[in-house]
Amino acid sequence: MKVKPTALEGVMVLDNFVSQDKRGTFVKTFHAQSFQANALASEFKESYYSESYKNVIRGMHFQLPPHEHDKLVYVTQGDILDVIVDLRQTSGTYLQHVAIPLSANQQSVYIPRGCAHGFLTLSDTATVVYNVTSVYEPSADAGIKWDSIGFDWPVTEPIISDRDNAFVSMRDFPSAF
Ligand SMILES: Cc1cn([C@H]2C[C@H](O)[C@@H](COP(=O)(O)OP(=O)(O)O[C@H]3O[C@H](C)C(=O)[C@H](O)[C@H]3O)O2)c(=O)[nH]c1=O
Repeated sequence: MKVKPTALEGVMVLDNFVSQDKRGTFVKTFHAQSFQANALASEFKESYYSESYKNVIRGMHFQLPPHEHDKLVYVTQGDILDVIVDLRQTSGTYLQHVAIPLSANQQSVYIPRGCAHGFLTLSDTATVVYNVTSVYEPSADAGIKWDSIGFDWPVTEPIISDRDNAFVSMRDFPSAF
């Protein structure tokens, strides 16, 4: 499993092991030694997935301390544009963002605690799997508004939940990280 840095401190792209034959595709998305060798958290407490239609934006989400979590995200069907914002005040890339195309059965993105996560669905449908290192806590489930992060989303009429559209803008978010 190759672990590659991105423009944001601690945010990594992982090249998953993929094997294809006449039966189909086999993908390994977690390898403990690779995580340990790259100091990536791997004590995942929950795993869930979402299925989204084209032009859906989900995000920008995070859990507030003390329930913050690291996140391993990958796609098992379709294509997305994964977007991450650094909300860690001590980070050298604080308030910066990165956009990473993710397609099924190829790469994963590792998102450290203190970052906001979201994505845009590029294909007709997309299935996104999230593995997180803390248990979901509704009172700590927070976010910043998707169109306040300085990123020009490549979509004209995004499909967004009322909850996601009601998040505070990044400039009005006193970072808790
Ligand atoms: C995570 C979670 C959610 N929920 C409830 C809360 C909502 O009523 C419903 C859907 O959750 P949400 O609207 O947060 O789902 P998404 O907008 O797809 O958020 C997900 O996608 C973005 C991009 C992320 O990065 C989040 O970590 C991830 O939760 O399930 C639960 O009951 N338990 C849980 O563990």
